[in-house]
Amino acid sequence: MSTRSMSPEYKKALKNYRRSTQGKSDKAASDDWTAFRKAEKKYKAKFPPPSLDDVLDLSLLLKANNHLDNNDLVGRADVVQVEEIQCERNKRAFILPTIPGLVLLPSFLSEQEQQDLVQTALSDVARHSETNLHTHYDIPPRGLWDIYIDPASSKQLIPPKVVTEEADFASEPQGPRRLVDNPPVNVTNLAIINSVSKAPAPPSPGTSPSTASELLERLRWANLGYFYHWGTKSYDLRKTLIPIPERIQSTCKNVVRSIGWHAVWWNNDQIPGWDNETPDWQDWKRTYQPDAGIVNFYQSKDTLMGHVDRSEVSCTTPLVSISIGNSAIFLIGGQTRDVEPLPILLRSGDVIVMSGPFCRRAYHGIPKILPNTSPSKLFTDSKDNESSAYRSYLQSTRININVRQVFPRGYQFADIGLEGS
Ligand SMILES: O=C(O)CCC(=O)C(=O)O
Ligand SMILES: [Fe+2]
Repeated sequence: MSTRSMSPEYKKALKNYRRSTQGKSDKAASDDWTAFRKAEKKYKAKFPPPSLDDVLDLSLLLKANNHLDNNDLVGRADVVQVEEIQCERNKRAFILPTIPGLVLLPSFLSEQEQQDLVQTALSDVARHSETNLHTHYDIPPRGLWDIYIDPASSKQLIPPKVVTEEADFASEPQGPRRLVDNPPVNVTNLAIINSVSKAPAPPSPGTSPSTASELLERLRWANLGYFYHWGTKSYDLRKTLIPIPERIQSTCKNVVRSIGWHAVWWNNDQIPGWDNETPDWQDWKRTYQPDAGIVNFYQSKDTLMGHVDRSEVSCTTPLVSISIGNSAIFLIGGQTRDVEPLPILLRSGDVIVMSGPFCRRAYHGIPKILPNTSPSKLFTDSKDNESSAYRSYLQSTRININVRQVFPRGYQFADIGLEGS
């Protein structure tokens, strides 16, 4: 790119980058980086902006590419061996021999389904669930979204949380998602983990009153189902369950029931580490029942560091992950950070499923959101105030609905000494 064709923002960022890296060499540090860290650095980098040449992009295999906007960035369909498997509902599903248990369902969701889920995430989940903002603000019960779209309240200031003397807080503040490498939860250590104190994080002292629109930009996550305690990275099973909205449950069940699981596992289920040491994929269409989840809201500069989701007791039932809004680069590797991850382009409407002992314990993360890649068609049917609010929120946001099953089916709470829930 010549300096003349650069936008003012790009020039400014380039100048800052040069200044911050002057005289410094990343060489010594990068020698110590794991393969996962190297890939994260590569895709996070502003300079040079990451090329998508090595990024798996399955939308290129779909017959009608009409879901792609003209100036969409594209990756490649042939960076790794991909096999198509049977999928119901006239949808397409793919697996990768190198990552057993990962199922990729590009464009699984229709535009209407994407819109309905966005609506659910913002006007239902963000209202009824614990979010990152609830630590710091007294969010009125009608919820941020309702306040934001109502001209009578959109300028109203939402007050910071008042700290009472007797409040019992955890010693560490709770910011964006913290990633702690906990040991995997299992039937034996669950009771111990559950008995560890899970005090709420303290509100940050400098919090100032903000409008709903300012807070929406800072919304990062919302919990669903079993209460997830970010400080200890474990579920607090004694807290009341936040119901998973019916629309999210039915979408996830549709996904799991659409997949021809035999093709995923016939050659792979001897991998050790199944719940109860027995492969149970034959039952998933019947037994899959989501009971926890996170809705992640990413603004353009947000990333999610490489991690393994190991707080669930069931380490093999499908985890369904839905992408809506801006596209993202998703990295998925192996059981340690030393395995070089595969970059996959996730677009609006794509669903992926992580299942089985290998894939559910594979490191993964989001090093990059691709700004301005939300499909331009979403929420254009109606010109009402609410639709345009969804449209403009989605222009700068990626929503990921990440749904899990904490307990294997038929699991008894009595087994771990916890009373029913
Ligand atoms: O945003 C994504 O696609 C992945 C999110 C994720 O890995 C998580 O919430 O644990
Ligand atoms: Fe994850």
